[in-house]
Amino acid sequence: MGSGASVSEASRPERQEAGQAEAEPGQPSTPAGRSDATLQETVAEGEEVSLDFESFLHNNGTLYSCFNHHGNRVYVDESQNLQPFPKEWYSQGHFLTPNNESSGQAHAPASSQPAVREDDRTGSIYIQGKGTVMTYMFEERVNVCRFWDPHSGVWLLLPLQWEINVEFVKARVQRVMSTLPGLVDQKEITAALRQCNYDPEEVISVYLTMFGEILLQASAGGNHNYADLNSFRALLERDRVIEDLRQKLQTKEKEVDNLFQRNSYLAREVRYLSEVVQHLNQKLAELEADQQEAREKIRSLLNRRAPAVPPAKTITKPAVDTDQLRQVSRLTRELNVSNKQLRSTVHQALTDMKNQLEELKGAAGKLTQVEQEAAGEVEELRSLYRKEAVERKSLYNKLLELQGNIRVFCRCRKTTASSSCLEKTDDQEVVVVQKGSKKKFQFDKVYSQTSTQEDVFAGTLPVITSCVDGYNVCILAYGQTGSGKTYTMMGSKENPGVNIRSIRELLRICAEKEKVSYTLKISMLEIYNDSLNDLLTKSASAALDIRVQGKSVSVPGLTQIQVQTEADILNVMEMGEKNRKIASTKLNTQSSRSHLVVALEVEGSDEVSGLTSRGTLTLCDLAGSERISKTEAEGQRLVEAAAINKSLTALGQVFSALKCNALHVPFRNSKLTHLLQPCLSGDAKCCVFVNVSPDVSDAVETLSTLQFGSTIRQVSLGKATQNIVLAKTTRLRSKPRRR
Ligand SMILES: Nc1ncnc2c1ncn2[C@@H]1O[C@H](COP(=O)(O)OP(=O)(O)OP(=O)(O)O)[C@@H](O)[C@H]1O
Repeated sequence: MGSGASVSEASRPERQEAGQAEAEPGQPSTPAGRSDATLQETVAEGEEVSLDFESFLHNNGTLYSCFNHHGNRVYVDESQNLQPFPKEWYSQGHFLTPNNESSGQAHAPASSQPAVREDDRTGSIYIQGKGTVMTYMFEERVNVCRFWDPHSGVWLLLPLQWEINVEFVKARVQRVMSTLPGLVDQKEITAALRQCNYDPEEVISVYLTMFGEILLQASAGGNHNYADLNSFRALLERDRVIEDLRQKLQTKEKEVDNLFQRNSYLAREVRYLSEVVQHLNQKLAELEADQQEAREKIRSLLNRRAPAVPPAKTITKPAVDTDQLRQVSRLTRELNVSNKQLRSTVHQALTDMKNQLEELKGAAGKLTQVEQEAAGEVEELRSLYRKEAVERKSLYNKLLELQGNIRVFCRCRKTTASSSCLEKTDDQEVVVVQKGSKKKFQFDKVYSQTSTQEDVFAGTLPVITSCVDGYNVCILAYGQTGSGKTYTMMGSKENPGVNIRSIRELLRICAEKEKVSYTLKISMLEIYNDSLNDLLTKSASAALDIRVQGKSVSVPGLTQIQVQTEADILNVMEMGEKNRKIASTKLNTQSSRSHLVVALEVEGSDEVSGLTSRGTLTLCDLAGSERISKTEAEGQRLVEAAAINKSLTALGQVFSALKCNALHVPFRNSKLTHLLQPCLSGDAKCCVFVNVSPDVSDAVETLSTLQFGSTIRQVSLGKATQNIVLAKTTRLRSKPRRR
């Protein structure tokens, strides 16, 4: 395999091996052995032929075979014709050379020296999370660390644990560890370095590809990320085990099906043979009756042979002569013989059938036993599958727990103003500049003004999976009026926000799990002036109340609608939006004066394991916090503002109590916190967006919003479990209606 090999006597066998037709001087041919005008154009008659065989990997994943003759490049298209190599392709892919593939460096430009490829070296493999990828077996030289053994007089391979102490290796291990603080096992890194020819850059890129940016985060405890990594690895391993088990289960189910079919075939056979036996018995009975009848006839003939002859003068001829008698006697003998033969034939047939029946019965018995064993195995596999699925769920949960059950993101609203009170220093830090002083805040992620709705949604993706696994998941948007909460949560029709995207993702995950059937129910309410309004009913119903029963929080009388598709959900949400009270303030004419809560209950029942899970995705667009003095609100608006501020203060108090693991968490101080209790405690998972305005005039509100977000970030729901009364499920249920 050489780069840019020419067609010469020396290289001919290699070329033929690669499935290419030979090209004689002046008579170029295509790989299929056909002459081709395109290639002929590139080779003048009598000219010495010098062809380069190349492989070009297009960015769309297609691998093309190309020929290069004195700089004229052609490629083999799908129909095996040669086509001129398009110029624009040089920037849309790269030629495969041993160098650009093995070093892990960026792809060499397409115009660089290509390589001859051997087709049996290519292949593909399925990698979890990446799908099917192309593989290529490269032949390359590698560094090997050996030591001189004076006794044997040869260079021996240095064991891994000694190799770690060799300066050359040590420096590279340190280089990898300083870039990926999440990696702590030096032996593992040394082994990886061996695999990558002691190239630390390649090791780093391999780890990043396998485990993502989790490795980039250094943790205070030192092995926090290591635990993350192990959890992630264990998760991948579980996925593999589950897949194996699923396949085994399928095979066993097929075997059981086959056994069922064979069993029913044998049962049919037994039925058929029984019918044959019955028929033969009938025939035998008929023959015996015939024989009896014949005997009767003979007897009556014999009786008639010697009648009492009255004395007469004239001697009359007897009625039966001796010939006749002889004939009858012969007939009788023959009948007896055939009767005997028939008996023995029938007897033989009956014995055969009896044997056959016995055999069949034995086979059926064995089949039933095998069937029972297979059913036992299937049951065992089922329970293993169930166990693996539960363990996988708990591992995933553990991974999320390690990352924190509450994740806080900061999003800066877009502005047209030239000056801004916000500076984003890195992905996790934002600085507020107010009257010359600077204050830093850290979040799980900071989204700048230029971040897209897709970027913002990506942060919430991991927790959505938990909802399908049966956990309570909550996504909240907090911030001052006009800071972009509704834009983040709802977005526009063309550019939807977290609400629609998370529902879409949820539906996608549900559809992917073929063996689990899901029921989805949606409810929508607003908390206006500390009272709950059902948004999915047109009738002006009485104010709703919150009921706590054991560990669950419910809203009796709240409308819940069963939905199946994204369109169903959009229709329901549109109806709810129409019923929502929107009023204007001096700050924002479209300002929301109520908290909007959309709850999607996901109930899944696993056909294989028989387990049922119930999770709830709660999407909450909080009303804007504001300074009453700034808005100059009066009358009804003043009441609204006071109610909003009161409930947001209660929310802050809840987070503060959770933060310090207080014995009492004041969930009941407002309807908002009371309703959200199951999403803020126990093993619930929560994403909070703190939306901030970059306007200099909003600096005070921005500071207080970021302060609020900072407090939430220090809360770990898992730790608070033992100190508070928890409710696991939010059941916003009653009056279920089908659409
Ligand atoms: N990231 C952004 N990109 C573009 N426009 C934005 C962005 N964030 C907010 N906006 C726009 O700013 C305006 C106010 O945003 P939005 O209504 O979402 O604020 P809000 O915090 O929900 O306000 P309120 O609490 O008063 O309801 C809207 O016109 C919205 O389209």
